[in-house]
Amino acid sequence: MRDFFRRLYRAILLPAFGLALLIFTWAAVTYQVRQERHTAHYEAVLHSQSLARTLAEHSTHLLRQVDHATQLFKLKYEETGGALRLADFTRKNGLLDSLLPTKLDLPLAILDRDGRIIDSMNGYFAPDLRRQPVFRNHAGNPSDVSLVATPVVDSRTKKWQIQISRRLNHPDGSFAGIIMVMIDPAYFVEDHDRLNVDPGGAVMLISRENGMSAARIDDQVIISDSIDFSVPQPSATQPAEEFLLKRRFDAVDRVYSYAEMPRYLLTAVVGDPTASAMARFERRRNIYFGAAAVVSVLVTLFVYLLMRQAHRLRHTARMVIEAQLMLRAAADASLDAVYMFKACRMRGARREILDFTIADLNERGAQLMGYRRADIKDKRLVEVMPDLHSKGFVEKYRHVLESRQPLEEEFEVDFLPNRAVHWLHHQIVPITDGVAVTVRDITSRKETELATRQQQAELTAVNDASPLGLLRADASGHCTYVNRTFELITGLTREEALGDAWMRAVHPQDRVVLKTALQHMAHTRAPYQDTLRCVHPDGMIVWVSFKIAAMVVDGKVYGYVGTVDDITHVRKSVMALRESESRLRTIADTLPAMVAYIDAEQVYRFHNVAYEREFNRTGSTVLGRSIRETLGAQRYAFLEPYVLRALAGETLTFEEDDDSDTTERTYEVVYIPQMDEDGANVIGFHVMRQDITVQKREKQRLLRLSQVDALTGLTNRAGFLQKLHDAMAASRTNANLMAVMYMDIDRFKPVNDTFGHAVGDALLKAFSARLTHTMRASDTIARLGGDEFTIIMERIHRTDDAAAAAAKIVTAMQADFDLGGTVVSISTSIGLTYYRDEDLSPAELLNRADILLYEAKQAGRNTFRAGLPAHPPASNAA
Ligand SMILES: Nc1nc2c(ncn2[C@@H]2O[C@H](COP(=O)(O)OP(=O)(O)OP(=O)(O)O)[C@@H](O)[C@H]2O)c(=O)[nH]1
Repeated sequence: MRDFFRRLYRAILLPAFGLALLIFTWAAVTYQVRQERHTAHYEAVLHSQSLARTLAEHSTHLLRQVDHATQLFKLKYEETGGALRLADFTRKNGLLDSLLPTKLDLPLAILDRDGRIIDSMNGYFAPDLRRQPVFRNHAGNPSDVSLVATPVVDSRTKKWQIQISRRLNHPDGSFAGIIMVMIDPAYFVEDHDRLNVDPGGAVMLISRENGMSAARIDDQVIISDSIDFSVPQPSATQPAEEFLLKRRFDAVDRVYSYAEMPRYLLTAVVGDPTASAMARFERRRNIYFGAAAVVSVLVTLFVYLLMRQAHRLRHTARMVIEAQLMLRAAADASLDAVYMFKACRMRGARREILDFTIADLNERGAQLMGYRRADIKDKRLVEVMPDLHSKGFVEKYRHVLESRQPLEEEFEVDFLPNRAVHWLHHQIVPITDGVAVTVRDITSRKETELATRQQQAELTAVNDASPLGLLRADASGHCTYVNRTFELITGLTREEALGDAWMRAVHPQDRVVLKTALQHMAHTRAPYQDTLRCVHPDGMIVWVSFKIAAMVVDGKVYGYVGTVDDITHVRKSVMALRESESRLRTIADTLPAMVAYIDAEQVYRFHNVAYEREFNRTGSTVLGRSIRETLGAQRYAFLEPYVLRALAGETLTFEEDDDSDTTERTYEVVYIPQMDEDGANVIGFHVMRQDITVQKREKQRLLRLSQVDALTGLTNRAGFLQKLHDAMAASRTNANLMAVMYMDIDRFKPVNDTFGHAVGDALLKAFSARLTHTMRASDTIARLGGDEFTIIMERIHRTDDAAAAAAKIVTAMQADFDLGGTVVSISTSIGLTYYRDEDLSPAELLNRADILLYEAKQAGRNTFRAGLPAHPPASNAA
């Protein structure tokens, strides 16, 4: 609300002021015009009055002359005893000419004592003049006075006349008659030229007696008896001499004035045309109004310009305030501490600066001093931070203020609130009677700079200590820096190497190649590497590995960095190594076995010719490819456990069957891990691969031979024990139930004894065959020796299945055996036992079956005993 009124006040102040000024101007002008109109009118009245007086004087003079003429006539008439006549009196150069101009030709008449006209001239006189009061007055009054008679209207001319008469006496003094002169009042007004009346002006003579008037306006004479006028009473606004027509007799407006002629009851009136009388005033009024109009326009323009200017000023002020607010915000948001210090001066002529007052500061500035802004604003520095005095800062402010030279410097302080050492950067700028100080805490930057310098020093040391020669060049390729090692490798001093001179160190044959390569690199910006020869001043050749790369920032090359590595010794070693490797390769290639080396990433790094022959059958190369890539997923799945064991450091040998070809082949593979120089880590392994297909087949054949019973073709004891061992292991692993039968032919000895050993052998064969037919193919049937047989039944579901098989064997063997015409009848006894996940050796299990066999024998033979023996053997019974 208050803001609204303040805006309203601002908005209407200037227009109101302008309006007031205009009103005042126009009021003043109007008032002045009114005053001037009065004055002009008054002056016009005075002018008219002056003319009226002149008219009155002139008319009075003429009438008086006429009066004198009557008097003169009277004298002469009475001297002549009444003989004087008008002709004599009016003759040229006569008496009348001495008084009145001849041209007037005034009507004259002499009346006798009876009122009869005895002489007249220049006009008509009514015959009955004796009845007029004038006549009677003269007749009755012997005194010599002239009478001015009531104006008489001539009945013929309709003009009115002023009648002046005088008594004529006889010598004895008796009444002899009268002399009468008639004067046309028009005569007075006709002579108005003397008055110098303005054109259109009116000159009038009015009778106060009967209101008759004679007026002249320019060349026109107007006789009237109807002029209605009044003479105003004197007042403040109306001049006393003004004569007001109640009704105008023409269209011209005039300022009238009058002069009385009391002797003759006439009033002389002169009217000046208002237009001419007030012309000067009109001009002045126009000037006033014109000036007022101009002033109004100027005031309006001025107010408009002022309002515009005020608007601009307000706008500017608003912008200034906004700018101030922005500056304040910027100062508050600034990372710098900002202060405005105003000088506190000593009283007196010299006005020395004693201290500074904190005129303004931002929050960061207050924070830096350890206060809140409001607490220290307008305080003196000596109160807020006395250290500024003691440490010479106030002196600096004073110097900047007096010298008007800004000061900028970095320094270290320890008097800030936290008492820690700070690096500050301050800038002191002189302002009006004070200084503006900007302070930035550059501690971290200083620390960074220090760290950078340390790093640079460290880098320089590292460069110099580096085994690599270092070279730095600017964007145009000119060398700007080489390190100590570079000097040693190339044999050039740093000064000799700078610019393009370092190229001198390169062998002439390599120099051409190098220059071309560097030019190419400047375009491609790709790092360049090559092996070069450097030639020392004494002719010594040094082999170096030279690498150089461009330093690119924002896509622009601003320099190059190169390294020079002395590889002379390495090169010699490499050459020696290459020779050694060549020898080894020759040896390896002559070996029939396949030899390869695979690194820790399982990638082939070396192989001999035999290996290449084996694996390059498809035409693809092996080197650089992984085992999985080379052998395929299936073979890799088989090899992976061995590979991992080898990479874990184990030397191992295993057989690998390869059925990828038409014939199945077996290889003996040896993996030998390769340790690193420290012997701590496996960095790969060697592969020795040899085809052992022939040996393997021979071995299998021999093995088979050693495990077969020659008489029956069944598995012999060794084979049985091996199989029992394997079956028990599988049973333990898979938790399968298995059974073992131990059987013996009942009373076999009598057969041998009765029919001979050959029939005994035939019976053993027939028994074996019947046994084979009775059992499943997966069961292992073995002859331990003599008439003892064993059977291993793996993966049986129930014990009853095995018992059923035993019963089936017992039954099967009860049938006669026809042995080439010899019929033999025997039976068999069986001990049957089971096994599943027991801590038992094959011998103990077999012994358990043997005991059960014994029990079956004991039970009368031709039967079987199953389960656990009634009398278990001792643990070491096997
Ligand atoms: N024909 C032949 N006889 C053999 C062979 N090996 C051992 N014998 C004989 O087989 C007989 C085995 O007899 P035993 O098992 O001890 O006695 P048995 O007569 O079968 O009596 P019980 O087993 O108690 O019923 C012995 O007389 C041996 O000489 C062989 O390879 N061929």
